[in-house]
Amino acid sequence: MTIRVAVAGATGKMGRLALDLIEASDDLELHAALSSKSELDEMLGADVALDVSHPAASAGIVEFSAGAGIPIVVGTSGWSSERIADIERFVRDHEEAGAVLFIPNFSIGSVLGTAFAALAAPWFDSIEIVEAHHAGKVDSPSGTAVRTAELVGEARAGKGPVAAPHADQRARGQLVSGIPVHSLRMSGLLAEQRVVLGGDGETLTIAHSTLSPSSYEAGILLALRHAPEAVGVTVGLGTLIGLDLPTAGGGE
Ligand SMILES: NC(=O)C1=CN([C@@H]2O[C@H](COP(=O)(O)OP(=O)(O)OC[C@H]3O[C@@H](n4cnc5c(N)ncnc54)[C@H](OP(=O)(O)O)[C@@H]3O)[C@@H](O)[C@H]2O)C=CC1
Ligand SMILES: O=C(O)C1=N[C@H](C(=O)O)C[C@H](O)C1
Repeated sequence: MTIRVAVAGATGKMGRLALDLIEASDDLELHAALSSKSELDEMLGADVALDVSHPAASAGIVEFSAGAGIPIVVGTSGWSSERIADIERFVRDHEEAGAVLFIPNFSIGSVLGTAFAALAAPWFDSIEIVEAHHAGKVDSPSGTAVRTAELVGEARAGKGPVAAPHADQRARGQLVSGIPVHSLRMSGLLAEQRVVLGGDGETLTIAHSTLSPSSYEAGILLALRHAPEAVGVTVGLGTLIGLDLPTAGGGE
């Protein structure tokens, strides 16, 4: 079966990458390529939508697509768990709504790095995230860092908040789920994330570097091919790659 894909943000870096992938795939076909000037109803008739646009536009695109019954893969950043909960309610309240897959990072290495951080989280009382991106990134903290902090926070449920001394000082970062997140925006980089965990006489650093946008390709294809069968709201590639790492316990 051929999957017809509508791409929102098609004129951008991620959108152009997606168009090349669709062109090169036997089972995917381009239905519509939307830019900031397009009408959303160009998406109608697609089997799946991909949103890789702008944080300010993403909510409207997701609501339109889900509301029209078109499953959508959302790669655009800027989605917190609270905003995702709004979409979950929307999908639950609309029987015909299309599934929504929020994928903060399409790179398999990044997804694993986030899962490893959540696995380690119950064992360390100090945890901070440092993420670094290219100077053109408009949002901070990154969607990946927000997702990582939220999963780390969840994994520590019952352990209490991490130690984040002097967190009221601006240079100590922005707290997400109680985890200080520090954002760098600079030339020469694509994307990096370090989760630094500190315990009794030791630190553990979980670092991931995106060296080329090609790291996103496998995840984009996986999500687009999974979306037609998806139900409700999914967050992250983890379940799609069979990741079931324990995230609680430890520290007895
Ligand atoms: N999940 C993941 O693994 C990854 C996610 N991202 C995220 O994907 C998003 C796009 O990144 P990137 O491709 O680098 O960005 P670009 O700036 O290269 O492209 C942005 C795209 O969005 C469109 N756009 C901008 N504003 C609007 C608007 N108001 N309404 C509709 N469309 C709009 C632009 O259209 P126009 O040309 O008309 O301006 C363009 O097509 C970002 O949020 C980024 O963080 C990026 C990399 C990986
Ligand atoms: O804007 C980017 O480039 C990226 N955005 C995503 C994020 O906010 O986490 C994913 C990746 O880090 C690249």
